[in-house]
Amino acid sequence: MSLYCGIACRRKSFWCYRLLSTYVTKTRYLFELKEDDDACKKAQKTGAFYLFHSLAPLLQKSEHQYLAPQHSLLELEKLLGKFGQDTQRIEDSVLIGCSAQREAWFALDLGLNSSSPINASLQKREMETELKGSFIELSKALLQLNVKDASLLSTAQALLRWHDAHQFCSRSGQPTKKNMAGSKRVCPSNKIIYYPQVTPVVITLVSDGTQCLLARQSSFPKGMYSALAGFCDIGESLEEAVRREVAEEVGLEVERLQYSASQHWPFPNSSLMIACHATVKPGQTEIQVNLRELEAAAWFSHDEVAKALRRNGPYTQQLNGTFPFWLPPKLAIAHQLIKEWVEKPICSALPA
Ligand SMILES: NC(=O)C1=CN([C@@H]2O[C@H](COP(=O)(O)OP(=O)(O)OC[C@H]3O[C@@H](n4cnc5c(N)ncnc54)[C@H](OP(=O)(O)O)[C@@H]3O)[C@@H](O)[C@H]2O)C=CC1
Ligand SMILES: [Mg+2]
Repeated sequence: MSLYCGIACRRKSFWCYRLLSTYVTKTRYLFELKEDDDACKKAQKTGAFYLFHSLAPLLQKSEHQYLAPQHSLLELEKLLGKFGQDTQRIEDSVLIGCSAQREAWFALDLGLNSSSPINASLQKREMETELKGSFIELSKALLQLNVKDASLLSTAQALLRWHDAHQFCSRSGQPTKKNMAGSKRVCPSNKIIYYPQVTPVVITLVSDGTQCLLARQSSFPKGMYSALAGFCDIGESLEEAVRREVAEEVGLEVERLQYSASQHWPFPNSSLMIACHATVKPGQTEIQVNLRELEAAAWFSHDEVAKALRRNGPYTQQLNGTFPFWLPPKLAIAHQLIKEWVEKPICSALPA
């Protein structure tokens, strides 16, 4: 689908109107809302709001899944009025996207910044009754959300958390002011602009050509193994971060890398996961697990991994006291990386 958009481009001596795709139209509209506070405020009038309380999204249970209800500005104003909150609070909302019809979507947290935490938790229960839903921790609900809601709520939570944690200028100590869309904060005294932070994390599936290396941290659910992950250090390239993390965590050197995909991951504090395949040098497969980082790491055969992919964890303890081997859920990029390797063990054939 495409739309004629009012954006004109000057070509030679006449104006021509280009046919813009829906995606470009949406992207340009969101750009305008981020840049122009008045346009953003106007968009709130016809927009839809997703509600949070202390970073937990408002959800409604429907059969086996959760739905994220939307509220209009009018409904939100009524709700705030009913709970004795100032409608000025709506200015704390952040822009998180828009529909193909240019309905802007916002997220607002009704619990953060409350003058009294006791009052906030009392209001939470009453609000849940009024809104016919519950504020549920995102980690507990994510697997039961559809893809669109999961992505929107993850983005919303990340942005709301960033604003909550960055209310003061780190140079002047003065309170910073958010723009209407919430795409930045500015210090009024020295004009320093703060943008939401993205933390890059590499996740690597190491292979020796026939087996792949999986590991677990003690904090993982019992029996679950994943690919090796680690935060990028400042000044590192993606390739350097992969080589360092693999060396740090399992004492191996990787020599061939292939980028696979990336994903925004909301836990525990929002990261940009960058997924890669890598291979070890031939014959160099002896693992030395760094026990400060990992509980265990091991090589797994193609068959073992293919079988585990077909199962869904978490599992209960077996009679012999152990837990069956299982892999991260489909939503996690680790799952996609492992699935890619099972379907096509690409690393053995990579160029140097
Ligand atoms: N979506 C997916 O498929 C998967 C996602 N992940 C995610 O990847 C992330 C990183 O994996 P993990 O193995 O824990 O990372 P690391 O191997 O880098 O180890 C984590 C430790 O590194 C330190 N650290 C360094 N920089 C940072 C930073 N910017 N933020 C937080 N801690 C930092 C912390 O140590 P200290 O506390 O001592 O300061 C932390 O405990 C996790 O958030 C995890 O949720 C992991 C696997 C799969
Ligand atoms: Mg790690």
